[in-house]
Amino acid sequence: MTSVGDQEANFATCQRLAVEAKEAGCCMLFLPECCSFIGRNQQETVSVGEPLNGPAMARFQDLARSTGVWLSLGGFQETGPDPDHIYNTHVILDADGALVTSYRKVHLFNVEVHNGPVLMEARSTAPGTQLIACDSPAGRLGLTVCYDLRFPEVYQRLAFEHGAEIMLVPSAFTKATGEAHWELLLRARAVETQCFVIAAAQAGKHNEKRESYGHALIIDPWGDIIGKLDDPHATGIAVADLDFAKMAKIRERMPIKNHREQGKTCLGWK
Ligand SMILES: O=C(O)CNC(=O)[C@H](CS)NC(=O)CCC(=O)C(=O)O
Repeated sequence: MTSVGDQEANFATCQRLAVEAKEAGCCMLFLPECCSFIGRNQQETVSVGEPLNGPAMARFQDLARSTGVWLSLGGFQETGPDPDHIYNTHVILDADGALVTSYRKVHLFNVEVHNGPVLMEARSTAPGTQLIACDSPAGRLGLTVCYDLRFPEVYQRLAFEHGAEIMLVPSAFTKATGEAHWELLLRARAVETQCFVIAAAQAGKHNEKRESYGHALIIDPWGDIIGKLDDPHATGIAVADLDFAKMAKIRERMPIKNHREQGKTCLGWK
């Protein structure tokens, strides 16, 4: 999807996608970072911050309830620790609309992108302090957001210490960094954790200053791409069935989790 600075318009898009997901027989829909709002500047972003029991979340809870589809909201502007900062929070809602869990993005994108924008996320956003995994009808989820993708130890811990089976990487990747690294990093995280990866993506032009790479992907634990959205300007869903028997075979034939423990012992790591 292409979020803009209009919460009504973005919610209407999410609603349409949730109905499509229900009609396709999906148990869960994964929406990207900023699915409810992308501001033109930091003040706008901070100004839409709300607690997770506020009216903006209530609409998404109604949507989950009315469609019967679990929702991952890949990045929601949650009221932060002070008036100048929000949390960039990934929220999981169940089919009754109840909030299952939430994860506050830890790694903030303070980067001057070569041939791209200068984004200083920490000016408007405070970091989270905790990794989160939870069960869902799709499998056990490891929650991350966007730039977290570049920090592989997060995924190692989610897979091997929290038991995650599906890594969620909802994103608003920049066009320049997405072209270079998006698919490469997502497939690497899938292969090295032997997990599925579901990466919902913002796509196309949000405003005069912001454009996202798009190319939402669903990847299996062998690194094979099992769902994708090729058109970086279109809004839509990719649908996949997750083959957990294939995952079990991959893990059995190449027991990375055990070998990681052995390696840690050799190296004297805790
Ligand atoms: O600013 C907002 O409204 C919401 N936040 C985002 O879009 C975030 C921070 S600017 N984007 C990323 O993390 C891109 C990472 C990326 O592109 C990379 O790792 O290469």
